[in-house]
Amino acid sequence: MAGDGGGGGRTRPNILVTGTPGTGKSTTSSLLAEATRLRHINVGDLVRAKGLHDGWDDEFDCHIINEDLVCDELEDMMEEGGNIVDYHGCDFFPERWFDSVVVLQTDNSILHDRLTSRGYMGPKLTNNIECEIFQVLLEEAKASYAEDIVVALQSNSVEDISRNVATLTEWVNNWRPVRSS
Ligand SMILES: Nc1ncnc2c1ncn2[C@@H]1O[C@H](COP(=O)(O)OP(=O)(O)O)[C@@H](O)[C@H]1O
Repeated sequence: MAGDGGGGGRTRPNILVTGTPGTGKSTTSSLLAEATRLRHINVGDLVRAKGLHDGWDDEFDCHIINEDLVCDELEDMMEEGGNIVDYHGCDFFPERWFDSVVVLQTDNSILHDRLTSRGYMGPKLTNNIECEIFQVLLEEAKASYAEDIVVALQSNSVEDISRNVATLTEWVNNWRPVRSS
């Protein structure tokens, strides 16, 4: 995987794990955090816990997150390094924060089953399936970060999760900060 080094002075890397809801970001991120001792930051949980939102969106049945408040909340931790940020969006974080941007992808029929069993229906379900069909998060990641740090990984099965966690753990263990001389 490309994107070794860099780091803006941090001694451990920051990874963004993104993708459509249901692609396995939280599962993958928490296993990766266990394997690497990096800190898992679930942005959705953080928004709820700290009220970093501007109310509730009735149509999509979710909080309207306040991106500026989220970035302010994360800045110090990101500067320190050693974070896995887990969120279904990626275009509002500062580009300098991340050493690797991982986009999880899932086949539509599998994703459909995961989201319906999570209780998604109506526009929330349709919108998320379309988001996956049109590879919205991959395009957003490529538009927001250097292409050589963006990696798309399949997340259809438990075997995929194990392989992705192993690949990412190896990348974290081999990551070295660039020294300015
Ligand atoms: N690659 C996978 N294989 C099998 N089940 C998965 C996979 N990824 C996620 N799941 C399951 O799908 C559901 C949603 O996973 P989650 O990690 O919460 O996704 P996200 O954080 O992207 O919304 C969970 O029940 C999880 O166990």
